[in-house]
Parts: sequence; C-alpha cells; structure tokens
Amino acid sequence: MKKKIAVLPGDGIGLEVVKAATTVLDKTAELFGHQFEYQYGDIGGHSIDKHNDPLPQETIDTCLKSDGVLLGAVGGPKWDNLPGGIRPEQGLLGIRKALQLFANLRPVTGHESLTEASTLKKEVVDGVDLVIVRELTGGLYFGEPKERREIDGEEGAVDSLIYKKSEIERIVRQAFEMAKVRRKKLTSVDKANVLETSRLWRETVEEMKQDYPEVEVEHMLVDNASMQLIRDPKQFDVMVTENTFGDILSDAASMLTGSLGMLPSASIGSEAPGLYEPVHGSAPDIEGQGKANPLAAIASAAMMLKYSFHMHEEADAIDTAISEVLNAGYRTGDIAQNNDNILSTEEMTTKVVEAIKK
Ligand SMILES: NC(=O)C1=CN([C@@H]2O[C@H](COP(=O)(O)OP(=O)(O)OC[C@H]3O[C@@H](n4cnc5c(N)ncnc54)[C@H](O)[C@@H]3O)[C@@H](O)[C@H]2O)C=CC1
Ligand SMILES: CC(C)CC(=O)C(=O)O
Ligand SMILES: [Mg+2]
Repeated sequence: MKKKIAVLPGDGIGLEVVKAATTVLDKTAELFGHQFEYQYGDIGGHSIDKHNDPLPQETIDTCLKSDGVLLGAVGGPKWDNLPGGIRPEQGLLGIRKALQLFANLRPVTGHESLTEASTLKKEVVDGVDLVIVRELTGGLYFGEPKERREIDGEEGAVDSLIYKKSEIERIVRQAFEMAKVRRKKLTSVDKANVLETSRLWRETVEEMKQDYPEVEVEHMLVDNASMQLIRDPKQFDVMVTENTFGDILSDAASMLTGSLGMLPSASIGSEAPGLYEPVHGSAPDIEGQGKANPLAAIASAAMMLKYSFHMHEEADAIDTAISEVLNAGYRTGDIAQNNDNILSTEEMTTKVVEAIKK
C-alpha cells in the first residue's frame, strides 16, 4: 500500500525522535511491501524563526493532503518570551484545531521488564493497561476570552473554560466505544464539585451510559483520580476527561511505564487524517545529546499504522519489537537502572529496527 505521511518534527528532541520513527517505518514498509512517502512541514519554534508563524498554511495543507501526520514536539526556552506573545505551542494547538482532532488517545501500557524503571512498587505497576481519552480541541486551552486585562484596578489575566454539550458527547462516545471492546469499565474524571463544565460533563456521561449497558461507569474527581493513578493504577481501564485534566494526568501516568519517553498518543477526529505524537515535549534539557528515548515516538508511528492505515499486523510487529528490545535489557538513560550500557537514541532505534519481523 502507498501512504502519504506528513512529518512535522518541530523543535528540540522532536527532530531526533521523529527521525527514529521514520527509520522504523521505513523498515516496516520494506518488510511488508508498503510505500511510505514523507512530506515534511514546519511547526513550532523553528517555524517562527523561518516564517514568523508557528503554523503556516502550507503545513496545514500538507497535513490535509496526507493519510496521517507524525509530529515530534514543539517549544523551547528560545521562544518563551517573543514579542506579541507568539509561541511555538500555538502551532500544536492550531494543527489539532485545524484537523478537528477532538480525541486524544493515550494508552499507558506497562512492560514487564521495565517495572523496575518506575518509581513505584513492582506489584503496583506490573500489568498496568489503561487508556486516557482526553478531549483535545476544547476547554481552557482554546476558550475565549483568553487575555491580559485589568481586574479590580490591577494587572490580571483570564483563561476561559468552555464546553458545549456536543463536544462532550463526541469524546464520551469515543471513550464508551473503546471501553466496550476493552475491559468494559469507564472512569469519567471531572471536578463536578466546583466546575459548571464538569457538572455538564457528568450529566452527559450519565445520559449516554444508557446506550452502553455493558460498560460499568464511575465518576471520579480529578484530585482523587491523580492520587488513585499512583496508588492503584490497575483499577482503571478507560479514563475519559477534559483537555487540561487529561494533559496533566497523562504525564503523571507515564511514570507507571517508567518514563515520559515511553508514552505514545493518537489524536483523531471524524474526517481529517489522524495525528500521532509522543506525549512528551521538546525536552530542551537533553536536546541534541542523543539521550532522548525514541520509543514513545516509535509507538506513536505504530498507532498511525493501526488507526489511520488499518495495518494491524505491521503495528503489532513494531510493538512486539519494542517489547523484545526491552526484554533483552536495552535501555536509554531515562529507563536505565545504572549507567552501564546506556544506548543513544540512534542505537535504541537500530535495536528496534533489527527486532522487527514479519
Ligand atoms: N506535545 C508537545 O509538543 C509538548 C511540548 N511541550 C513543550 O516542551 C518544552 C519543554 O517542556 P517540559 O515541561 O520540559 O516537558 P518535556 O516533556 O519536554 O520534558 C519533561 C522531562 O522529561 C524528560 N523527557 C521528555 N521526553 C523524553 C524522552 N523522549 N526521553 C527521555 N527523557 C524525556 C525531559 O528531559 C524533561 O526532563 C516547553 O516549551 C513545552 O511547552 C511540553 C509538552 C508537550
Ligand atoms: C504543549 C501543550 C499545548 C500540549 C501538551 O502539553 C500536550 O498535549 O501534552
Ligand atoms: Mg502535555
């Protein structure tokens, strides 16, 4: 099969881990007889440097013409205080909105051989298998007004937390559909004791559960959910939540797998191509040093094969290769127990490439 992939490396380690992911995709294409054609686009800080725009129209067009989008990460201190408030992160939010990618799926899957890399006890994390379904195009990150303004005679700032019922319904439906084919448990995470948007969220979940009698539904306040994720993560199957809560909970959940460098994600909508990116950011502290763990980006590419191209065997081949490499004891620095034999980003990628089999 021939597929067009829009590749947006972005900034920092985004460039390094996207290179790893395309290397693994190339090997997969060769083994399974596919053709993956890459079209590169600018996004984030580098795009501001080049176009004075974190998301040029050309990048949106490249994505719209593709079958799937692979993204690295955006941002970095160089672009933190630019005049006019222009930021690399606007590029990422912009592409999610332009492609209407309302559902962000963040699977948190423990690898048995990696349990020692977690800061938690082995018996707590061993066998963890949950998915965070995060609403991605609404809530605080997008609500207007979003501005600096004088409040009560002093400097102030406003962000707006807004949700329409239809936005809640479509993400909750996605989560129910996912729970239905997994272990049939849905935990809806909100802050309904304080926030009106959360009360609407909770009511909507309650209404929709009639359509999914086989799924057990529970509601959990986000502060408790963050604690329960660390205390007993195996109680969760599918967690559905709004944009900001999902962003924060998923970084915390990454430590159940050993590192933020292990967590992939898929962002999907109803029509446009899906976008696949690691959960982590541009990691300026390790940029350009070959220290980045490429497995989150590689696993994101596997999610693209599965969700956008329906290449299940190929995606499984990549996931199996990742497991084999970890079982064989290969480690980047973030998941290593000691400083012996730490692999670079490139060396880890080569190990995965060598382990992929048809
Ligand atoms: N999706 C995206 O593009 C995201 C972008 N960002 C941006 O990235 C920049 C840095 O943000 P931070 O808060 O430092 O978050 P970050 O996720 O970039 O890094 C947090 C910590 O995790 C480590 N880490 C992250 N990915 C890793 C990997 N693959 N291998 C090994 N270690 C890894 C980093 O070295 C750092 O110590 C900021 O400009 C932020 O806005 C942050 C999160 C998501
Ligand atoms: C950089 C933000 C816009 C997004 C983020 O942290 C995320 O999507 O995980
Ligand atoms: Mg985040």
